[in-house]
Amino acid sequence: MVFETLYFLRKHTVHPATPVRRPPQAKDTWCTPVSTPVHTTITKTRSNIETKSELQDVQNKERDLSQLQKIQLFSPSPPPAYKSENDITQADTELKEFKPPSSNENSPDIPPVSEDKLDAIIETPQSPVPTSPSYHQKCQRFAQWSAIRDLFVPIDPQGPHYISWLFIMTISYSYNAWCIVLRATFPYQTPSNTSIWMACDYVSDVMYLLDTVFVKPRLMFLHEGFWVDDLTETRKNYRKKSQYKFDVISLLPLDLLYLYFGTNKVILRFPRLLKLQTFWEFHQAIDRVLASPYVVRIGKMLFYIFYLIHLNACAYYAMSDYIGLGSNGWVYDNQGSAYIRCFYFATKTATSIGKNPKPENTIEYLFMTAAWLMGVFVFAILIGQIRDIIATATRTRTEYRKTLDGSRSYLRRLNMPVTLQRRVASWYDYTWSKQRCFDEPRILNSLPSNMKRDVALEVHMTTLSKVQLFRDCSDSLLRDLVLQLRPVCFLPGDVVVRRGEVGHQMYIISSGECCVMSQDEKEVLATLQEGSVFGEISLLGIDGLRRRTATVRARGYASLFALSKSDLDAALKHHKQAAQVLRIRADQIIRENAARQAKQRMIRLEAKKSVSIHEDESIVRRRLSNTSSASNLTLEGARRQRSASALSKRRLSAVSESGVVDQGQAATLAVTCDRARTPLPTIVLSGD
Ligand SMILES: Nc1ncnc2c1ncn2[C@@H]1O[C@@H]2COP(=O)(O)O[C@H]2[C@H]1O
Repeated sequence: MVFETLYFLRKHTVHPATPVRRPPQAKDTWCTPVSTPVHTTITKTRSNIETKSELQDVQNKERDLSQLQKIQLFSPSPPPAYKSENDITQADTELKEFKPPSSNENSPDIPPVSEDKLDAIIETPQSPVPTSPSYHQKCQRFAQWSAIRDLFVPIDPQGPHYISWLFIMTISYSYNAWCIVLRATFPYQTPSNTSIWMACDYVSDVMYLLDTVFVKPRLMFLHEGFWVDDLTETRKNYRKKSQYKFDVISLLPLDLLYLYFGTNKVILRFPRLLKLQTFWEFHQAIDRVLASPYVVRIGKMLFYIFYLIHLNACAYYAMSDYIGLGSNGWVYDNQGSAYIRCFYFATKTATSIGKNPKPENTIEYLFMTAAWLMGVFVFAILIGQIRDIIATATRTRTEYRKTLDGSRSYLRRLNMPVTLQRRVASWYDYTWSKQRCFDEPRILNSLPSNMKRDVALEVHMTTLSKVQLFRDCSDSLLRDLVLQLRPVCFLPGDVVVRRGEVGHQMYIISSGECCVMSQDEKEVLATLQEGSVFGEISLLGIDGLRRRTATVRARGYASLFALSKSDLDAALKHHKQAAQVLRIRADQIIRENAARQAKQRMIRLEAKKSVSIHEDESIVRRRLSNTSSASNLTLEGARRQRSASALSKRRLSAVSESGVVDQGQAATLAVTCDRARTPLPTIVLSGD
């Protein structure tokens, strides 16, 4: 039963070697589903076998299927080939009796995939080409040294430990590449140090052997977007490659001929130089994983340049030795360090710098011509490539500088105020420090839409995960919106939206803070932080509010995502829940703002009212004192009194209109008015 289970799992998974431990991670969507249509087809076909022709049909289908499985599923143990009718009937019975293993019986480690989980898996954004399993910690064990040591575990070619192994191999290769030629030409291998050289040789040979026999055959590979980790398949895949042939030839034990030619015939180790592909593989791998791969690329070019000069130096010494050291003015004169002198000569000829000794015979002329040609073509190409690599590495920065300089000179030409120029410059600085590029949309647009979405999700995830709106709504809304978000930067004090303007965009704060200002812009109504959303009210058009309800300013530097009205509308059309959340929030803000405004109005009126009451009191008091001091009231006095009481009446009626006078104040007013003998105005008490 266990074998049946394993067979079942092997047949229906792409990673037959690891089906049981496969964690059900959302990012694993690129794996073959647990059950495949292939299985269904077999079951149905077999349950209907009745006639001989049907049996033959089944036979044919079986053949096709076994082919298919070989191609698609890489089953290490292919399904049995049914040859006779009996076989087929037997197989049919087997299949009928076969019960798919339940998760709790035979494969306790396999967690049952719930429908929700499945939905989540299907919903998970995925790239068309999966990254290596180690990246998603799917096959974490492959990324451990044990994977290199354990002979039955496939190796992840993008894992850090395989790259470390490639580094070791590159050192071994470089040792052979430099030292074989050096020892074959220069007299650096002497009887006293032969044992050291030989020890180094055989250490590198052991590395070569381990690589060819134990490491390379276990390397997982991508097949039609699936990582194949079946060891039989990985082995087959390695053997199909030309690299395998070179690796085997590079291991040829020609050193055995030392027994005949002597240990000084180091050139017998020449096949070791054929393992060049491992050297390239290392550089490709490191190029992929390093944040700034330019250093590695330049390093590789320098390696080629120095290696060519090294070969040149070795050839020069070999020729000098052949012609006779110091026998003429061109050859090496056997003075000083042989290698340094020859390397110096080779550098001079290869780069055509400096005065070279004149060749004196044909062979020397030929050598010099070859050296110069190599200098002109090969070195020119290599140096040109280094220039290109550096230019590519600094291209974005150069473009940034160019844009900045262009805008500065433009503003200067227009005689813009210095403060504005400074603002523009600091905007450039800030945008550059935040984004490191100005053409993010162009870079994203070069990707397929799925991948673009994945990248955008990954890049903006930290911010988006803080947005309450997205937390409350479905993931699909997030995926619909993420590509429409446009990053924008604002400087301290910049107005992001202005009260009264028509709204075209809403904003999500990615970093920094924004202040919602009161109507008179003297008070901060709310300080919005990372993950906050604003500017949505005018987009939603609630109760005809199509204009901004408040001014929002950036407090310090602020990075925001802008979302246009059309994109928001398009997304909300399909996500009613999100629309509802936004509306509720907008309603709440509108109500809060209205309440705040009403309160402010009341406060203002109260302040006005208390001022007017004080004024009235003082006027009435003045009048009373005038009345008592003048025993005989003149006509003029009477007129003044009348006008004063009229003013007092007018003021009081204004207060009464507001309806917010408290009882104490009203009583005071009544007394003062009575004293002034003026009729009391109609006052509506707030209590009434
Ligand atoms: N009291 C408030 N608290 C928080 N945000 C607000 C407040 N008042 C207005 N806003 C936001 O400021 C935005 C200004 O533009 P909108 O009216 O489009 O949408 C508004 C709201 O998103």
